[in-house]
Amino acid sequence: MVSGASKKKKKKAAAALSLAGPTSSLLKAVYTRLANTLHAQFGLVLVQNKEKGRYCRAPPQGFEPGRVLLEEEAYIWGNGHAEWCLECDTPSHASPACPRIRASYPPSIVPLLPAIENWMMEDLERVQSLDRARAWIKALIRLRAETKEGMATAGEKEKEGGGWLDPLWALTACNLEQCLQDARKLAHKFPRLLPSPPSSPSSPSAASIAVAGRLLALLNTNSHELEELGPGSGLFLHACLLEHSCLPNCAFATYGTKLRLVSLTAIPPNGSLSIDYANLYYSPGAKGGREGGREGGGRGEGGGREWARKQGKKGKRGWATKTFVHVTRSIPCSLTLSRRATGPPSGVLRLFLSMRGLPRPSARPVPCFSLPCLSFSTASSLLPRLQSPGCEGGVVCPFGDEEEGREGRPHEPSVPTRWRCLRCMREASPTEIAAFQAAEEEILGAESEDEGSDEDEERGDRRKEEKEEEEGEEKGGKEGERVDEGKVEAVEEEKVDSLLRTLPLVHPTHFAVLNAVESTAHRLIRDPSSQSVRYWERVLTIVNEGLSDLYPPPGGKGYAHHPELAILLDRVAQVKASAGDTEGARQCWAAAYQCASLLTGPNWVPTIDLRRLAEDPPSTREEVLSYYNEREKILNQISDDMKEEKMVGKHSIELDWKALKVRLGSEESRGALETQGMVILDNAFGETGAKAMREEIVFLAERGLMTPNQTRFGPHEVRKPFIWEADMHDPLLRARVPILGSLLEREALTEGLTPALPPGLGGLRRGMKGRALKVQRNGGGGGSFAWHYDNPGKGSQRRLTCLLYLNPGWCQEHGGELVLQPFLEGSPTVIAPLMDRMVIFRSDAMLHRVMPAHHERYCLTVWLDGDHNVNSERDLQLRFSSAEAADPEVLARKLRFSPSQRLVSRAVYAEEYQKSLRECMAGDTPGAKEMLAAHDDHVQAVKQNPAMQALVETLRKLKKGAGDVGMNM
Ligand SMILES: O=C(O)CCC(=O)C(=O)O
Ligand SMILES: [Fe+2]
Repeated sequence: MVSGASKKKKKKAAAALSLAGPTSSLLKAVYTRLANTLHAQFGLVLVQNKEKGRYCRAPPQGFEPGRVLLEEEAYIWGNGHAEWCLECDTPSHASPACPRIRASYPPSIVPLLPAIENWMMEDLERVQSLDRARAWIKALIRLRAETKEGMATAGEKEKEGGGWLDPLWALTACNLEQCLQDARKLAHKFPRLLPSPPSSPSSPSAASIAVAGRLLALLNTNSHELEELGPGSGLFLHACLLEHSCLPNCAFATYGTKLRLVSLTAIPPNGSLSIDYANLYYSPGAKGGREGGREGGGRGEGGGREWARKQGKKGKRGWATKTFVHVTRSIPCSLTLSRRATGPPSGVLRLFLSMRGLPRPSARPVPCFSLPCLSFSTASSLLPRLQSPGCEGGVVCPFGDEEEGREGRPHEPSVPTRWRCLRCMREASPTEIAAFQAAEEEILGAESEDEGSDEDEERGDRRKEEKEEEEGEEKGGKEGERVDEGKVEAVEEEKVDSLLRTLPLVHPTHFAVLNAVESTAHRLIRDPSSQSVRYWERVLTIVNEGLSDLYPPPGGKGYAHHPELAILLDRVAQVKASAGDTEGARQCWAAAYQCASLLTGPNWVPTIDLRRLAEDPPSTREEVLSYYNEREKILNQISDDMKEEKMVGKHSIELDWKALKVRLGSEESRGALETQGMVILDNAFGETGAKAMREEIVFLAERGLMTPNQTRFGPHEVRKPFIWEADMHDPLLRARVPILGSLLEREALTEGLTPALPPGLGGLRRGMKGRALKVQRNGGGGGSFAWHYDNPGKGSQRRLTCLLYLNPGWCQEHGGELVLQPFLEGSPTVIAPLMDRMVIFRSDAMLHRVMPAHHERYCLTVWLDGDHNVNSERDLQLRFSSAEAADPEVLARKLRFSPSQRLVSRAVYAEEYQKSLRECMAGDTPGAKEMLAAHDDHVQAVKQNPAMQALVETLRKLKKGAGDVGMNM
């Protein structure tokens, strides 16, 4: 029996929590919880800034590109499959028939669900799709339940860390007023969907209507598109806290109801994380106006969602867009230099650009053709000048804006009012700008002329075609149309190219050109011919060139570091396979996989799918259609495989240890180790064994069981970009990959190599404690290791390093060679990381590095400890007699196999170390500066000592062929 007084109290508490909006203490608690989770789970920092509002920033160590920064499940989602249940998203039953729905939804509502959804989409201004209607319905059901519960347990809720609705209060909600109107209509039409007092269930209070309106507004403002859900959309509590940028440093990948955030560029220490809400990656928007305006100082909603969809999102591989961007006005975003580049005089700008490694052309580049003293009146009067450009090769781009800093919206995309050549720095005159814009208009006009005036409708058609293409829903009567389409294309390409010739006021990578070629390519998608392949290749080239300027390919090779490239490569692969070019298709899928895996990590279902396509590509149009038709099933299968841990016991093979042992301990190995300091053994385990080991590493990578490399460098903890590792000392890990596990568990390597050790080195330590096994995946993208010793000194007992490479089909373009530099000894030995190749050398006396890899690369490293005498006092000092000192050749011979070389190698090979460190930490990767500084400090410290300095100078003269590429193996 509840007393009247306590009833009243609880009622009041519930009102404060759920209906009248959050109390300030609740809000504070919610923020703190979000910030704590972000920090504890992902190492991200939530900032509340008066000017910028709320945003997320990197920790003090920053992030390297291609890093998975965050992964989370949708807090609430809505699917777009009309016939499927809104809670289980399965085709087996519709919502009203679902036992789960019947158990938890109000009985008066269940049968009405389809009608409510339809009504919402048709009659409510702010509900524009099924998934949004469904997400809102779900939220309202929770609101009802929670309001009821809240009345009984408000106090407890606060203690426990809050109710389901609470975190939502921390999110921005735009267009509240319109959403409130929709909520009012809903309260009138379906009152039972909203919480209301038990006494009058069909008259929801104003407070509950306000909350319902707010829920819709925040769903609209914060949701991300979820492609596999129909497409649907989801609200991600943490991911939605990121700010917008037209040149974002992060991108999303989604799969099912999961989202992953990855860094597109190196993110400086404490740098803020941004995404492009509109996902306009390359185009400043339709008809030259970027429709990226936002309302309410935060995020808009509504039209942009549909607009984004009409861009042909369907069929893309789960890279999310924010789904809301409201089209408030046509705003051409400068999509170019940092806003900070605005304003300063050109000298300062030049310095700024050079410091930042810019210039970076935008999506709207025009060639620089001008001479400073010209005045122009029309575009045509510019043309003669084009033949002798005043600034050869210069590219003029829009940058900055005058509207910047509009009150309360300092970071909003805005109108670029200034254009500047990134080469000669000259700023374009208003007349020139008008001419550029007229040329843009003309090309965009050329593109849309044939499409009829309703561009949106056309886009919708294109999307439909694409859908049919990719889902194999071919209808009759297509053959005849195809011929017509072919005609249209030919005219169009000609038109665009001739415009480019006669009106070369835009650059060939300008988005207007892309739009034109892309629309042609889209229309040809059903025509599996070499002609459509050619169009798609042209699209690929333009996008890659444009994006490569903004997101340079990691390691400088291949495709831009951007999700759009993975999507595009996948599409080009489909077109190629359909046209019968199986090998071309395979290469595109392989490139798509490479690109995607750098951005999602390998353990992401759609990325694994790309790998499988590359390994076993469909080879006819029918196969392509049926594959993509079945794609949902295939992805589910991959996902199930991942859950089921299929690898355990998959291979019951035993590695052939016996044969290997004999080869390891042979006279030949012993001789090679003694005289050359290294052993190279090809076909170490044989084809079956090597293949099985490779599969196990792939398994580890795909399950997310490998972690980003972590390297201690003096006082610094740094990460080598693109390198993932797993330490096999973990018995649980070994149990999942038993063959790899046996490399650590078995004594064979230790026993085999003991007789190969040069005299005086003692033996090897037996047992697992005397060994370590590191599994390494290099994602490509330029991942490398700088010069180093595996045993850098005291504390390490490592005697021998055994590397095993598992890269079938390696070729020179893949890079990633191991380079060994016997101290002072001629030029280094370059070793290709071939499948089943084993390389053995002394951990404490072999300077080595790994060249940047441009292709995925797998390597196992086994370190074998010595049984005694590793890093003895003598090894850690430099001692030589005066006779030795007098004869540098003698000195060199002495140091050649001596671990003492480690004391001076950094100073002797100073430049090589520095260069390799730069390569390894690619550009401005966090920690790079510190590593380089620590290296310089070390070299300086050695030079402080006059005796050492003299020795170093002598040795530097002795080193031969430094930096050369020597013997190739
Ligand atoms: O990846 C390789 O080839 C060697 C890696 C290496 O040198 C190391 O992990 O210490
Ligand atoms: Fe190493």
